[in-house]
Amino acid sequence: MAHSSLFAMGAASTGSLLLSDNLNFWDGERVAPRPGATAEPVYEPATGRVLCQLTPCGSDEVDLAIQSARGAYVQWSKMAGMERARVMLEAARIIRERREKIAKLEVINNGKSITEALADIDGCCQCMEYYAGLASTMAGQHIQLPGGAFAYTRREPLGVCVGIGAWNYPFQIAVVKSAPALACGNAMVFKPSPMTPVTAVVLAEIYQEAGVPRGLFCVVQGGAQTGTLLCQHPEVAKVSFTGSVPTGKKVMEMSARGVKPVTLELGGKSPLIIFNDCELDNAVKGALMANFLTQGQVCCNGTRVFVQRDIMTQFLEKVVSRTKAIAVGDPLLDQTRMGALISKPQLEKVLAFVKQAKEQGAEVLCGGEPLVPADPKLKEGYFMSPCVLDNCRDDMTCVKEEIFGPVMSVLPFDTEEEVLRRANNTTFGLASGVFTRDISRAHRVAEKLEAGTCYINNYNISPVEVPFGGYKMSGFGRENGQVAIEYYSQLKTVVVEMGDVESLF
Ligand SMILES: NC(=O)c1ccc[n+]([C@@H]2O[C@H](COP(=O)([O-])OP(=O)(O)OC[C@H]3O[C@@H](n4cnc5c(N)ncnc54)[C@H](O)[C@@H]3O)[C@@H](O)[C@H]2O)c1
Repeated sequence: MAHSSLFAMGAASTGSLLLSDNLNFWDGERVAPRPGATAEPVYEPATGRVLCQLTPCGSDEVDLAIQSARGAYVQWSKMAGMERARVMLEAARIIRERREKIAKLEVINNGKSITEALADIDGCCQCMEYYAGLASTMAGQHIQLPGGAFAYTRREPLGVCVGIGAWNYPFQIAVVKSAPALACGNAMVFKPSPMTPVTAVVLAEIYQEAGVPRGLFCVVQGGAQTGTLLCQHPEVAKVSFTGSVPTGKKVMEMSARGVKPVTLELGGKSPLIIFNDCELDNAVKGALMANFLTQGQVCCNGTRVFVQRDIMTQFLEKVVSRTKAIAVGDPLLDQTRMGALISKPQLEKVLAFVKQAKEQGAEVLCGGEPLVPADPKLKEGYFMSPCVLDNCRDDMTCVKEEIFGPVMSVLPFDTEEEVLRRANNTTFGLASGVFTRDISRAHRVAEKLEAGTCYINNYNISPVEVPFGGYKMSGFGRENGQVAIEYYSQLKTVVVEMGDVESLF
C-alpha cells in the first residue's frame, strides 16, 4: 500500500512540516482542488507557521463526492452486517497500527498535547470496534396479527449521510460520526473544520485500504459555504453536525427545508458542583479535567465550578497550585500537558473574556495571560497560561457564555437547592458533574440537573459505550452507545396477509 506522503513525516517535529497532499477524497482517492479556486492558509497552532493550503469545495465538487458516496452506498447497504463488521475491524486495526503518526499529525494541525492526541486515537479504535460489533445486531421485530397475518420490521440505512465537524477533535469527530453510520449500511460525506482539514482524509484512506467500496467515505474541504451546499443537497439523507449553537441553528433550518433528520452536538457551559463532603483531592483533579483538556476547547467542559462555601479556601489553594504546575509548551513533547489554542483569533477572544471578567469584578488567581514558551520556534504560537477566576457571579459574561479556552470560573454556594437552581439557569445543557460522598445526594442531584450527561465523582470520561449528547440548546440526538444506531437508520414495517382480503368496497 502506498501511504500518502503524510506518512513520510515519521520524524517530523513541531515547526518542520509542510503538507502539499490533496485534502479532498472521493471515488476512493485524494482529489486535487479545482483549478482557479482560491486557496486559504491553514496554520500550525504551536508555531503560527502555514502548514498547508486549503481550497474550499464548490457545488460541482460537493456533487461529485455525493454521487461517489451514492454509488458505494448501493453496494455497501446490501452487505450483511457481519461483512461490514469485518471491514470496520480492519480499519480499526490499521488505525491502531498507525496511532502515533495520526496522533502526531493531529497535534501539528490542532495544537493539543501528544498525550491527549494518543488517547483520542485509542478512543477511535475502540469506537470502530464497538460499531463493528453492533453492525450485525441490526434487527427488527416480528409481530403476530389476528388470522395468521403478521408484520415484521426491518432496520434499514438512510442513504448518504453528511458529517460536519468542529476543530477540537478532528479525527475523533470523523470516526464517531462515520463508524455508526457505516455500521448501519450508510455512506458518509464528511466536511472537517477548515482549520483542521488534515486527519479526516487520513481516515478516508484507511477505510479504503480496509476494503470499503470506493466512495463510501468521502471528504470535502471548506467552510460555511461548502457546509451549506452539503446541507441543501437533495440527495443527502441526514446531517450530523458538531459545532457552535449559531451554526447548528442554520444547519437545522437548512435540513428542515429538505425534511432531513439532524443530529446536533453543540456548545455548552456546564456546571460542576462540589459539595463539602467530597473527597477534596479527587474533586480538585476532577475540576482540572473538567476545564483544561485540549486547552479548554471542549464542548462538555465543566466551566462553572460551584464550590460549597466552607471548603472554598482549601479548594482554591489546591486548584491554583495544580493549575500553575501545568506544563504549557511544545505539544509534541511527552512532558507537555497543555499545547496551543487553535488560532490567533481564538486566543485573542479567550484573553478578551479574561479581561472582561476582571472588569466585571472577577479576581484572576492565576494565568489568563499570553504565554511565550522558551523555545524560539514557538514564539509565534497561540499559547496562554491556564486561568482560574475567583469572585465570580452568575451574571458575569465569563459565567454565562462559552469561552472555549483554559478558563475556570469558580462560584461559591450554600445549599443544594440553591446550587441546582443556579446550575440549571442556562440555555445550554450538554454536561454536568457532582462531587460528594453522599450517594443519595449524588443521584438526587444527577436527576435534577438539566443536562445530557452527569458525571458523579469524576468528569469528562466519554467511553464509546455511553451515549453522549445535549439537552436544551446544546442539541439533540445522541452519539456513542447503542442508541446512535437509531440516529443512522430507519424502521420499515412490512405487513403480511395470509388469508383473503376483506374489502369494504
Ligand atoms: N457537543 C459536541 O459534541 C461538541 C464537540 C465539539 C465541539 N462542539 C462545539 O463546537 C464549537 C467549536 O467549534 P467550531 O468553532 O468549529 O464551530 P462552528 O459552528 O464555527 O463550525 C463547525 C463546523 O460547521 C461548519 N459551518 C460553518 N458555517 C456553516 C454553515 N452555514 N452551514 C454548514 N456548516 C457550517 C464549519 O466549517 C465547521 O466545519 C463550540 O461551540 C463547541 O462547544 C460541540
